[in-house]
Amino acid sequence: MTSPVHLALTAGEPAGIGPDLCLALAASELPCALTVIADPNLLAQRADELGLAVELATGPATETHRPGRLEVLPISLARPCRSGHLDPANAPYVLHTLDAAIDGCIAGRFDALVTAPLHKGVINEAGIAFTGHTEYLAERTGTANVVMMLATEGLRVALATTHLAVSDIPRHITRDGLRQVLRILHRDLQRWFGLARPRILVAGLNPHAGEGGHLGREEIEIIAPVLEELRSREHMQLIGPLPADTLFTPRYLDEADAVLAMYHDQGLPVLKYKGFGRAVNITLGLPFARTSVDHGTALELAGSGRARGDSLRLAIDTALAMVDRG
Ligand SMILES: NC(=O)c1ccc[n+]([C@@H]2O[C@H](COP(=O)([O-])OP(=O)(O)OC[C@H]3O[C@@H](n4cnc5c(N)ncnc54)[C@H](O)[C@@H]3O)[C@@H](O)[C@H]2O)c1
Ligand SMILES: N[C@H](C(=O)O)[C@H](O)COP(=O)(O)O
Repeated sequence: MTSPVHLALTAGEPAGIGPDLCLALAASELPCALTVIADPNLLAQRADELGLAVELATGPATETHRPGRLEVLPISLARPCRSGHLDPANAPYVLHTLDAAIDGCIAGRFDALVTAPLHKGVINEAGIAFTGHTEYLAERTGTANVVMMLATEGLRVALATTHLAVSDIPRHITRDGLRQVLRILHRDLQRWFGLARPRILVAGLNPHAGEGGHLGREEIEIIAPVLEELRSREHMQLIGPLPADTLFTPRYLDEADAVLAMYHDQGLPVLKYKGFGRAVNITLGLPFARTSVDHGTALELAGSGRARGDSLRLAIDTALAMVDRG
């Protein structure tokens, strides 16, 4: 008998809705083994608060998920947690859960990683420089370049840069960086999503894609030459650089498999307007599949029972589909 696909699920920020969503997920039928990486006492306390009956077992899981039960790989909180109340003392715990998941994926104990939301601010308040799962995963796996892509029904948006202050963006748009991002995006759309010749729309950086150089020169000096090079030498189907305001219209999107936006808030507001709560965040370029929810820690909903689990379920289903293809 073959063993089931095994997913690692990190519960994220303990004061946020991650633990709630993991507990709610326990009731579902899942066609895989699932190991939640978290503090079992936190899960037990949150289950009480939510009035959920979930059997917590010490993982890792060895068989297909059984509804009503969660296999938990235990990592201890530094301090007890109150729902909705951040505590920097628990920031190292959040990273320890991620480390255990990453190590397990690298060693082949897990087939893929799914992450519930963490809080970037509180990790920094604990004195740990941290910008996001995406960058942390790249560093911890020794991967030089990764790409963040969010997907909802009918739209995939990848980013040329990730969690940066807006003032730092232009200097991070380089020919070499863009080349690497496009290669990873192109290759992983083939590998994980079965698109033989992906068509990618590429946004400009400046308003109206620079208006012929009168509103910025990155399109002329960096973006257009890279697109031309990859079209002619690597036969990629790249359309752009296009003005970002009109790129997100059916005329372009109907013909495309993905959009490459130059920065976080150029692409993600459109994606989240279309599908917030029904989207998945995927890290491309890693040695294993990693998906996440499209939302944050929603501290005000922790322990309330009002957090929606659709994005987590989509993250699980997407990770399974990626493993299946990979
Ligand atoms: N994957 C991740 O780890 C991830 C993703 C996005 C944001 N974040 C982090 O989360 C923290 C809070 O971010 P934010 O306040 O900008 O965004 P947020 O997504 O936590 O909240 C935005 C709004 O959406 C609501 N919301 C979020 N998730 C919901 C759910 N599952 N069901 C129902 N309503 C939901 C919230 O109540 C709030 O009104 C930040 O530190 C941010 O960096 C983490
Ligand atoms: N940029 C993501 C979003 O807006 O949903 C989010 O911050 C999570 O990013 P990481 O997966 O890198 O933590």
